[in-house]
Amino acid sequence: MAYQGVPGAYSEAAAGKAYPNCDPIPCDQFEVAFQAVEIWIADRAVLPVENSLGGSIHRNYDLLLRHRLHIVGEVQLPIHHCLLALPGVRMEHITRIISHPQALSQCENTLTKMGLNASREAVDDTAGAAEYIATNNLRNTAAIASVRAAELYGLQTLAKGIQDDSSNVTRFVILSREPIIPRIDRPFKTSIVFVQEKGTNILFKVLSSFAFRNFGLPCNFEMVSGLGRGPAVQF
Ligand SMILES: O=C(O)C(=O)Cc1ccccc1
Repeated sequence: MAYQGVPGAYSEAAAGKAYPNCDPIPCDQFEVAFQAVEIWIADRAVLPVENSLGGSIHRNYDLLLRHRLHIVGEVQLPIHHCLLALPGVRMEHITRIISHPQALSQCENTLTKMGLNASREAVDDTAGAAEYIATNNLRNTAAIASVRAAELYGLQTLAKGIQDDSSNVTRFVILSREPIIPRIDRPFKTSIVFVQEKGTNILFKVLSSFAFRNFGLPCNFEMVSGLGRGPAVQF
């Protein structure tokens, strides 16, 4: 299963939660994870799409539109962030905090309350931030990442559970080359993308026909940029 990041990233944990016996394949970028499935290096890719704190990850919804992979599953992963640094480094030595943008925003209030006078810097993934500190022996820098990332890259945990909301959960979707054809023996979740042409009210018409037939209303509702063809609406 392809995922974006290096070992210890939350996406790797999501892959393991979805398929405990899978072989996780780390990829530099989400694009690379999609391509790994498209060219048969991997059978599945895992992609974070939404967080209980930060909301939707719009860039990743855009990726779904630009590629021809199908959503075949979903995983909800509780996220417990830690502040990691090299062994022996103390909180007062930290002048820079690096992590994935989602992780930085999910811990912003806690970091402020901790009185850390440190700049924030976004990098590609949380575990990659931990690896970067270890490889470059950075004693003034801390990473926001998982306990597993700390173990893998030999960092110490300065603080645990630093997410602003203790029930911080990220929703990941599992992608495949082949779709799952929904059956009628149990409920299936479906994603539908609409491209809104100016003045057509298409979304209103579709939602009305759902309501008219007493369909359960969609639970996720996203605005995505829509491939330069005007705004699309996805749920
Ligand atoms: O960077 C990671 O480890 C990821 O898998 C992306 C991410 C970052 C923060 C919360 C959930 C997923």
